[in-house]
Amino acid sequence: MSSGRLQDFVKFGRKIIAVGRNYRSHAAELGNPVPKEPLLFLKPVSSYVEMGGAIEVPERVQELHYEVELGVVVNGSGRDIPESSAMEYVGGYALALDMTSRDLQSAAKKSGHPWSVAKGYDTFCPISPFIEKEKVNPSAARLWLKVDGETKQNGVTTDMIFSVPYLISYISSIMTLETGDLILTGTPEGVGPVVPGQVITAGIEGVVQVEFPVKKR
Ligand SMILES: CC(=O)CC(=O)C(=O)O
Ligand SMILES: [Mg+2]
Repeated sequence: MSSGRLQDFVKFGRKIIAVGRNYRSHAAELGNPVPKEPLLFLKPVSSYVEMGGAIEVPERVQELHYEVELGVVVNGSGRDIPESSAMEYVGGYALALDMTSRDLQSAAKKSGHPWSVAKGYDTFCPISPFIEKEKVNPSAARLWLKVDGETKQNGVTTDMIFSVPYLISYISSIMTLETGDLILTGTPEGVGPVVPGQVITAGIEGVVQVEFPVKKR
């Protein structure tokens, strides 16, 4: 796959595979136990919104939370990828927000239902432009997020429970990874609500910065 097409992963990527509770700090703040294996869920590619667009709060959502995350853009097709060669399948990175309706997620958790609705609305995956692989150290990248200029999240990927190579190997033991897929690697502590009228800025320190206004759908 040419690097030109890889940069366009938002348009041709097939899957957004998200990892939950992958930071020790975030598991602790939500009172969740540290997982023994990665917790996976899928977000639809229709949830992407690129810079210039806005995060929409649907009528039904009472409490919309931000979650800043390092996204890994897959290059190559593979299943049962060994951890030792997993980094060969990394085409690049992106900064993503795993927007989450915390109220719908809490209700789903209580009744044992999936998180697809809470995580899957249109615009619930704001995304940066493609970042070249060489620009990010996935085990020491600092992620930050501000709401109206006030810092809410500031964490480093060193705090991840499962590393990027481990996640690639684990996910590919379940589903084939394909070029353009995006792996959301979980969020550090500090998640919280946003409301229409606010503006989220977020970044990977020294690499990329994004800005998304929040509005009513
Ligand atoms: C509780 C969650 O929403 C899990 C999640 O998405 C995470 O990043 O952690
Ligand atoms: Mg998340």
